[in-house]
Amino acid sequence: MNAVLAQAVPAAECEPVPAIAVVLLGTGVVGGAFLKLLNTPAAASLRLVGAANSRRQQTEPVKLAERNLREQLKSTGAQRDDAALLAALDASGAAIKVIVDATASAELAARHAEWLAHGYHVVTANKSLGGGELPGWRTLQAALANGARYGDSATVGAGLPVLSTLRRLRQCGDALLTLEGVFSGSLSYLFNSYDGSRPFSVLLREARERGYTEPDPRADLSGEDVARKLLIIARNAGFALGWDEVQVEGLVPESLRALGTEAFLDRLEELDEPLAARHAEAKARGNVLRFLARLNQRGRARVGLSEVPANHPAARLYGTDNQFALTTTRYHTQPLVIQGPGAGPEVTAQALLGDVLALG
Ligand SMILES: NC(=O)C1=CN([C@@H]2O[C@H](COP(=O)(O)OP(=O)(O)OC[C@H]3O[C@@H](n4cnc5c(N)ncnc54)[C@H](O)[C@@H]3O)[C@@H](O)[C@H]2O)C=CC1
Ligand SMILES: N[C@@H](CC=O)C(=O)O
Repeated sequence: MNAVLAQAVPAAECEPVPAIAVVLLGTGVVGGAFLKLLNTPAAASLRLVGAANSRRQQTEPVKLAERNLREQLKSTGAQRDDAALLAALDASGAAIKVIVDATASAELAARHAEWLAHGYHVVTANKSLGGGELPGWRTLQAALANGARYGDSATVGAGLPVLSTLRRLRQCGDALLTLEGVFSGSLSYLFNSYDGSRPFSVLLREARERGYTEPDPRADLSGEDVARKLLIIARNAGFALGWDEVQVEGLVPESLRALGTEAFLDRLEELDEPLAARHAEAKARGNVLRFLARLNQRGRARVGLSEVPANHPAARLYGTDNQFALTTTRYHTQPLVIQGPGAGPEVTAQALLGDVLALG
């Protein structure tokens, strides 16, 4: 009788209750790197109880444990359904239940506040809520009052310690006065590498292959992704800025704006001529091009391409380096500068893992 009962209990129910149960949304470049990290000793206290891409999801423990889960999800698994993923989190029995959003979906980001209000922690690389319309940000702040936590380190600098530093300064009574720098890893890579010898479109394809760009690179080139990061930092510093308060000068010509992503990717060469001309003009004046973000003391924000002299701090960046120069009431003679690689699957996935572990 006992033997029959033991056989009837599914294997998952016999597993010890994990300290932290995780559902992963998005198994693309960043989500794929996060799945790899889950197989390392650093993630021993975590159990993946669900994973999804835009069309399919998996909650079966045996399938979730497969090394090729990301590839499997492309053709197998149940249809996308948030309710089944939340049920898997609840069934885990874990005290800490986390939804990791590694998508760029505005639709999913709009659900973050609701999940937080229901007690699920949210860890996100998706900037659409924190860096979206102001009412969304306010809803998020209200949901956080219920005790669940929002891990957003990956949304700025791909996990460089920008938001954590800012929060620590504010806790000590310091206040952000101005902010300036290079907030895009892909645009940094492009303008640090571009010297006119290889077409801009070739470098852009390279940046995309390396996992630096957004799913649609126009989100980078248009300045939208940089504006989102600026808004996230500014709002965390107490500036209640709206989208319409950021002046954005993008690099996507009118003729390429309305296309689908694939059609746009087929026409990247159309970016080459205008950028070659701007590069040549800057060079003739002894300057270089950098995509800068700025927030001044009056809360005026701008992102766009600027010419800077060779001795400007932003002119001395390498690879995907981001640079955040924070002037505060206490760092006022010289800014506090945070600099380092600001895009790429591995560093971003690590930021997600770090935020999940911080919940333990
Ligand atoms: N690539 C990088 O260096 C960094 C990326 N990020 C952010 O990480 C996010 C993901 O970027 P990538 O991995 O490069 O994009 P990606 O395009 O490679 O992957 C996106 C994934 O999200 C999935 N997805 C879309 N809608 C979904 C939905 N409703 N439910 C479940 N899954 C859904 C897609 O199927 C895909 O698996 C973006 O928000 C990006 O801004 C943040 C910091 C750095
Ligand atoms: N596409 C983004 C990735 C990180 O947020 C960038 O280029 O910075």
